[in-house]
This record gives sequence, structure tokens and C-alpha cells, in this order.
Amino acid sequence: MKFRVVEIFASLQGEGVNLGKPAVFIRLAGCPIRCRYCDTKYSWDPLGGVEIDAEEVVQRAAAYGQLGHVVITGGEPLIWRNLHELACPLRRLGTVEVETSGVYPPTPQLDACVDFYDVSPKLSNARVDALLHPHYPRSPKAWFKFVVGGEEDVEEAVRYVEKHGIPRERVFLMPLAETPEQHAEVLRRIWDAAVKHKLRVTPRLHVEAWGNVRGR
Ligand SMILES: C[S@@+](CC[C@H](N)C(=O)[O-])C[C@H]1O[C@@H](n2cnc3c(N)ncnc32)[C@H](O)[C@@H]1O
Ligand SMILES: Nc1nc2[nH]cc(C(=O)O)c2c(=O)[nH]1
Ligand code: SF4
Ligand SMILES: [Mg+2]
Repeated sequence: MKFRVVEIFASLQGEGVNLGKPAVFIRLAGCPIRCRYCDTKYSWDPLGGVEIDAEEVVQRAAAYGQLGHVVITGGEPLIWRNLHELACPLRRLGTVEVETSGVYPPTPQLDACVDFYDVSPKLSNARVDALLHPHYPRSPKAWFKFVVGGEEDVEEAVRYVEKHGIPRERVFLMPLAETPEQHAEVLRRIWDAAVKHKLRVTPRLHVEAWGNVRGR
């Protein structure tokens, strides 16, 4: 099975439940959702990247050394209906985490090979119609990151969590930011609302360190 791969790189997981873990990132091409704030628009074209066989992707990922954790991202990786043909062999390299908007459900074969879903449900600040699939709130493997730019977004996230029955202990707020300056400014804006609503906050480590650059 071949996949269109935009980039493969080693970095620290900059977001969410596996924050700070050294990981190999595999960014697949294609995303039909098109969030207004997306910091990875170069991944949207489904014909972008290069076509690589799953086993070759695993070899290239393995070349970074046994980092122990692999992140499949995009783009929207769940549009690839045979994603298990990549996720399952990647388990040879460690735990497997999938970054997703949560719009598309995993197949049972994929779910068996995933350790973490890092789900980013879309609030009105994304300016898209993207419904969270009911598979994720009830999955013990799913963690949730709401991109927020200020207090109003935090309040919307609180309503969203309640409406969709998302377990609060699996929820993170994450600054809508592409530069270290924006990141610090948004953190200050959401800080008290996060405390008030007892919601965890995840930074975007790579944005704080490098801004929005490829391969980091
Ligand atoms: C590029 S997306 C790829 C995975 C998947 N399409 C998704 O949206 O979760 C990876 C993560 O970056 C987040 N993201 C994208 N642009 C952002 C921005 N400008 N500020 C904060 N988070 C952003 C997304 O919400 C998601 O959590
Ligand atoms: N360091 C780092 N961590 C990340 N976590 C999720 C990312 C993504 O683009 O999916 C990402 C990324 O692009 N870089
Ligand atoms: S779903 Fe993810 S990759 Fe697609 S536009 Fe939104 S943030 Fe970007
Ligand atoms: Mg990124």
C-alpha cells in the first residue's frame, strides 16, 4: 500500500498527552477540512508529497533510531482508509499516536494498532463544518486538544465538551499561535478562564522554540 508523504522528521511531540516525547513524525498529504487557522496548509493537497510504500516509510522512520514513539499526522490522516497498513508496521518502532480532527472514525484494524488519538475538534474559530465522530469521546485511547485564541473560545470549548460527553480529564486547551509571541499572548488571555473551568492547557513546544517552521 502506498501513501503520499509530505515529510518525515524527528522532533519532540510539541502538543498534548505525550508532550515532550522524542518522536518520529510522518506527515501524510491531503486534508479536505481546511481550517482557517491551519498552520500546515502545505499538507492540504491530496496529490502533494511523494508516493512511498508503507514498508519504505517504516524504514525511513526507523533510520532516526529507536525513539520509541511515532506520530502519524497530516493533513488529515484518517482520510487514508488503509491507514492500518502503515500504523501496524510502525508499532515495531514504539507507541503510535495519530493526530486527527476527529471527523473520520478509525477502522477496527487501525484502532487495534493505535495507542493514542490526539483529537482536535473544530470550534467556530476554525470557520469549518467539521463534526466530531462519536467514536472518539468513548475511546479510551482518545485525548482532546481545543485550539483557543481567547476567553470566548474557552467558553465554547466548555460547552462543546459537555455537549459531546467528552471526559474532562482528557481535554487540553491549546493556544492558537504560530509564533512564540502569539503563543505567550494567547496563554495570558486564556490563563484565568482555564483555571476557572478546571481545564488543562498544553503548550505548542515547537512553536515556542522555533515558530512555525517545517520539520520541527
Ligand atoms: C496540522 S493538524 C494535523 C492533524 C489533524 N488534521 C488535526 O487538525 O488535528 C495538527 C494540530 O495542529 C493544530 N493546529 C493547526 N493550526 C494551528 C494553529 N494555527 N494554532 C494552534 N494549533 C493549530 C490542529 O488543531 C491539530 O491539533
Ligand atoms: N514538534 C511538533 N509536534 C507536533 N504535534 C503535532 C504536530 C502536527 O503538526 O500534527 C506537530 C508538529 O508539527 N511538530
Ligand atoms: S483539519 Fe488539521 S490539517 Fe486540516 S485544515 Fe484543520 S488543522 Fe489543518
Ligand atoms: Mg504541526
